[in-house]
Amino acid sequence: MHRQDFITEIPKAELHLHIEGSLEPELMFALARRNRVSIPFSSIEDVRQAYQFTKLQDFLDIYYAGADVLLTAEDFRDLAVAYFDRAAADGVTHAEIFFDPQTHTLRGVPFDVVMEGLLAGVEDARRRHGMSVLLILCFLRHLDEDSAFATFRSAEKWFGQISGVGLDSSEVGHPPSKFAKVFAAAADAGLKRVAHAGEEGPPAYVYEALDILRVDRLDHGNRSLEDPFLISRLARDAMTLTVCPLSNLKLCVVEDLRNHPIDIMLEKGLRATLNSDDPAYFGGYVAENYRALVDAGKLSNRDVATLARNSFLGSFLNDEALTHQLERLDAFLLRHTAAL
Ligand code: HPA
Ligand SMILES: [Zn+2]
Repeated sequence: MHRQDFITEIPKAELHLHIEGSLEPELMFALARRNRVSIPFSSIEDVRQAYQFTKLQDFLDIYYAGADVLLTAEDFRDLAVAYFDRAAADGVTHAEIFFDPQTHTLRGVPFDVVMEGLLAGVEDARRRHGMSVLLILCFLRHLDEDSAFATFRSAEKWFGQISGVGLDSSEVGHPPSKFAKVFAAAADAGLKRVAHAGEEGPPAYVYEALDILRVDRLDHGNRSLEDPFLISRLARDAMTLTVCPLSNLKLCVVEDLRNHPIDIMLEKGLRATLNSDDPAYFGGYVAENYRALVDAGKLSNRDVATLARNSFLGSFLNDEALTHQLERLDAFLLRHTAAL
């Protein structure tokens, strides 16, 4: 089997995907026209030109501006359907996707409109691709905890459809401890917890995510590698890291994929997974993230198989669904032993 096909077709889960970050310029323009919203770009080429970042905040400014075109439930459904179609083509059989309600509610879009649209997209993915999907509500960390609590309360009637809460946006200056109370409330409500930590922020933020927010999974986590005790702890606890290589490259978390720490993470026994983060902005969906590290000489096909397995082990699937996904992965690997 051609290497490219192996990477694309191996069954995998995606665990770190911001649905607003899957808004391709073409859909951004179509929605701007449909909703008569003005955007600060004159053409699709103009949009792609603007996607040159030196740090997280450069990206976030453009990402929030792009989200202005999302107004109706139909918009959120179209956005989600486009992502699930693309993910299915990359071998994604299970996805756990982030959404940022505050980005929308602060513009006057009701929480329920966001949920109705996303859930219509999820249903379409289940029906047409047989994909399972879980939703993770992210709080914007540059806003205060009261705003996070207001969002949490708007979400309450949807808790049957929301698997967990997360923490994203500008990391430095907004440590996990700022959201201790709302994460405790989420835990009491039986929700899973994840948080972006150690993307730009120091290892101390990773400790706070673990000890104060009591996260079930760590998003990015790259800077954990600066602290040997933290590495040992993450390995011992089989803490899943949702690593995003093309995001790391575009946001200058790494300067070159040949220096990406994925191989070190695997060597140290960390349960790393590969994900696309904001694929419309960072230049590739999930299979492209695997391929980029293979091309950079960082991963063998055996490593690719390990990462795919980790993606299911690190998911929030129940035991029965997890077993089903792992059996499908094992059957694929058995059919492709020659590639290993
Ligand atoms: O990679 C990210 N980091 C923080 N916030 C985000 N919001 C979307 N993507 C990201
Ligand atoms: Zn992210």
